[in-house]
Amino acid sequence: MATPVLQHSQGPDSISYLSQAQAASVDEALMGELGFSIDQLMELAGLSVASAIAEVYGVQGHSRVLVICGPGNNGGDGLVAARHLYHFGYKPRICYPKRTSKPIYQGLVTQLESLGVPFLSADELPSRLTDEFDLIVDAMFGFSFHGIPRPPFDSLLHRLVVPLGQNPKELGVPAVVSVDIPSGWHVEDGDTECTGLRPDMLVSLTAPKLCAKKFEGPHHFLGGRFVPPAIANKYSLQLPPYPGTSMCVRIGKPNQPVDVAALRVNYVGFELLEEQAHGDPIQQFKEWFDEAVRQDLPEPNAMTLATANQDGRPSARMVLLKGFDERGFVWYTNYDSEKASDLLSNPKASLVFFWERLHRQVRVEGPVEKVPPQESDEYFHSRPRGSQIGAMVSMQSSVIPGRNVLEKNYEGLVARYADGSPIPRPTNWGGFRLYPKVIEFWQGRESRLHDRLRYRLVEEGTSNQTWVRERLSP
Ligand SMILES: NC(=O)C1=CN([C@@H]2O[C@H](COP(=O)(O)OP(=O)(O)OC[C@H]3O[C@@H](n4cnc5c(N)ncnc54)[C@H](OP(=O)(O)O)[C@@H]3O)[C@@H](O)[C@H]2O)[C@H](O)CC1
Ligand SMILES: Cc1cc2nc3c(=O)[nH]c(=O)nc-3n(C[C@H](O)[C@H](O)[C@H](O)COP(=O)(O)O)c2cc1C
Ligand SMILES: Cc1ncc(COP(=O)(O)O)c(C=O)c1O
Ligand SMILES: [K+]
Repeated sequence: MATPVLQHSQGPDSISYLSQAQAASVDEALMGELGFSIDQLMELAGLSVASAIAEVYGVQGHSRVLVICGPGNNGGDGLVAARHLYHFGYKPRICYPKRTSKPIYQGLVTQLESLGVPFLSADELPSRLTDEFDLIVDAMFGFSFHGIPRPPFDSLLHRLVVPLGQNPKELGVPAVVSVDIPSGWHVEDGDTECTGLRPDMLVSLTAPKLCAKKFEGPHHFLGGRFVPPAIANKYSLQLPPYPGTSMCVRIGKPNQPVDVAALRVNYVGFELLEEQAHGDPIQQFKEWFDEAVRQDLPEPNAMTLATANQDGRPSARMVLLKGFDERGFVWYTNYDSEKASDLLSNPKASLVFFWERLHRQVRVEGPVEKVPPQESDEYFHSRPRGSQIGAMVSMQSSVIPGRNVLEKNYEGLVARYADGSPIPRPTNWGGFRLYPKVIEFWQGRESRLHDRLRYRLVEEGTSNQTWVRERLSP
C-alpha cells in the first residue's frame, strides 16, 4: 500500500494539527497495519482523559463528575474515562442517551454497572448542573462529527453553553472537559459562530485536530500515548514527549494567572488522638516514619534543618535523616559548611518533616553534637563511591569560579581510587546528632482544626527525665 503523504498544519511549539480526513487516516493505519484493536486504543484514550482530569481537577472538590457520552468512539472514550475516574476516587455518573448494541460498548456499560456507577437520562439532570456536579466530561462527538448537532444532543449541548461575557457559575454550569473535540465544533474550523461550547479543558487524542488551534481555555492536554514511531514518521507527526510514565502531557502553558491565594488543600481522613499516640515520642516518630516509607512517599527522610549563627541570624535547608533512636536524629554534612559553622558556635537546631500525602508534620528541637568519628566513618563508607569522592571534592558553601573545578577534581580522584582501594573519610565531613527536647506531631484535620501533640522532655533531678505530652491548639 502506498504511504499517504499528508500535509498537516504545524502549531505552536511545532505540534502537528490534523484535519478530519488525516485523523481518520491515522486511525485506520493504527487499526490496520499497526495491529491495534479499537478496544486497546479506546482504553488508552480513556485512561489519558482520566489522568489529565486528575492532574487539573483534584478529587477533593471535583469528585461529582457527569460524563455525557455520544453514540460513537468519542462516547466510548467517555465510558472508559468514567471507569478510571471511579478507580481514582471520583464519583462519576453517566448520561448515555443513544446507546449502540456493539459488544465493546455493552461491555463498557456492564463494567460501569458492576461498579455501581449510575446512568442518568437527560430528564434526570438537575436544571442547575452545579447543584449536583463539579465537572462535566463532554464525550459526545469526536473527529467524525459533521453538520449541526441533532437531538437529543442538541439540547444537552445547549445546557453547557455559556454565552460570551456571562458567568458559568451564575448559570449553574460546572467546568467542562472536552474529549478530543469540543462537541458541536467543526472538526477543522472550530466554533465558527462563537455560540458553542467553551470548555475549560480539552484533551486531544493521538494528535490535536485543527479546531484545537481555536481552543482558548486554560488547560490543553494531549493523550493517547500509543503512537508508534512508524506512524509518527509516516505522517511526519510532531508530538511533544510525554513526561516519565504519564499518560498525558500539557500542551502549551496554562494561560490563566495562578491564583496563589486560592491554593489550598483540605486535610481530611486522618486523626491523632491521645489514646492512639505512644507515650514515647521516638516510638511515635517510628510509627509515622514507617508509615511514610510504606506509603512510598518521595524521600520520606528529607527534613528541613534550621540553625542560627552566634548573632541569632537563622537559616534553613534540607538534609537527609540517616538514623534515629532514643538518643536522637542524625544527618551528615561538611563540617566547614555554613550550617556546621552555625552549629559549632550555637549548637542548637530544629528539624521539620512534612509528609504531604499523609497530611503530617513533625517538628523536633534540641541541642546538637557531632557524632563520634567511628560512626561517621561507618556511614561514609556505606555511601556510593561517587558520593564519597563528591564529599572530598566539595568545599561546601564556599564560592567557586565554575562547575569545571568540581569536575576536574572529581575526575582526578576517580583515577586515583580506580583500583577500588578504600576512600578515606575527609576529616571535615561527618555527622551531627540532635538530642530532642521537644517533638511535636501535627496531623492535618478538616477546617484547619488540626491535631497537635507536643512532647517535652522534663528533667526531674539529674538522672530522671520524662516526656510530658500536651495538646496544642491548631
Ligand atoms: N486513533 C484515534 O484517534 C482514536 C480515537 N478515538 C476516539 O474516537 C473518536 C472518533 O470516533 P468516531 O466513532 O469515528 O466518531 P465520533 O465519536 O466523533 O462520532 C460519530 C457518531 O456521532 C454521530 N454524529 C455525527 N454527527 C452528528 C450530528 N451532527 N448530530 C448527532 N450525531 C452525530 C454519528 O452518527 P451518523 O449517523 O452521523 O454517522 C456517529 O454515531 C475520536 O474523536 C476519539 O475521541 C478512539 O477512542 C481511540 C483511538
Ligand atoms: C532533599 C535534599 C536533601 C539534602 N541532604 C543533604 C544532606 O544530607 N547533607 C548535606 O550536607 N546537604 C544536603 N542537601 C543540600 C543542602 O540543602 C544544602 O544545600 C547544603 O548542605 C549547604 O547548606 P549550608 O550552606 O546551609 O551549609 C540536601 C538538599 C536537598 C534538597
Ligand atoms: C551535599 C550532600 N551531602 C550529603 C547528602 C546526604 O545524602 P547521602 O549521604 O545519602 O548521599 C546529600 C543529599 O542530597 C547532599 O546533597
Ligand atoms: K467531545
